[in-house]
Amino acid sequence: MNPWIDISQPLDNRIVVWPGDTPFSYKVTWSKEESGSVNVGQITMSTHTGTHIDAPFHFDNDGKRVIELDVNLYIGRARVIHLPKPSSIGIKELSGVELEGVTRLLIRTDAWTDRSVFPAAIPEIEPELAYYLGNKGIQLLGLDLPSVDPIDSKELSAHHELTRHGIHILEGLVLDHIDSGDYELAALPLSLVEADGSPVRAVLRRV
Ligand SMILES: Nc1ccccc1C(=O)C[C@H](N)C(=O)O
Ligand SMILES: [Zn+2]
Ligand SMILES: [Zn+2]
Repeated sequence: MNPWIDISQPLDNRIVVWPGDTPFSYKVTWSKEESGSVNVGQITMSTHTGTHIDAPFHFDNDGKRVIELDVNLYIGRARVIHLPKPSSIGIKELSGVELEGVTRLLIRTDAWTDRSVFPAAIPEIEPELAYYLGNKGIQLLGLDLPSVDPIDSKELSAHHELTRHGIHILEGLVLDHIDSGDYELAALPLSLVEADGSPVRAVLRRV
């Protein structure tokens, strides 16, 4: 059996977050010396930190919360494709890609080269792609980018269009070391009842 490969960003106090969003922090709030038995920590973070999923409530007040999302979306067969540094990702870029039978698609763009700084600009997902991918049966789209829309977008057209076509969003993957091909994916969100997003531990194993 092939080993599982980690494709998640490490969560430490240096991780970069969306400009203006809550910085990540982990600290021991009750040390072994104080408690007499254990170290107990506390995490403060935005739900959109590092490798994470978006729930529709993130961009739609009436949209689903994390706990309402089907866990089956986030575990199972996935295809990884490599589209090196595209200026945008649309139907044209995916026209040569075989998607027969694929429900989870991960796109490696290599466009966020230095993860120690938040990118000023990223390739955008053209909203028309949502119809195309939805039609092919894609239910989960993952990217090695912090968003599926341009950083300065207020409309979040790709987020809305993907959701409208039944495609769920996985952002902030680390795919630098992953070849194109077919894998098993596990990237489960936490069972957050009210949340608009959730960090995930994303892993792949070659099939
Ligand atoms: N954290 C934020 C704070 C302010 C404005 C946007 C964001 C986002 O996270 C948007 C991004 N498209 C996302 O879904 O992860
Ligand atoms: Zn997000
Ligand atoms: Zn997003």
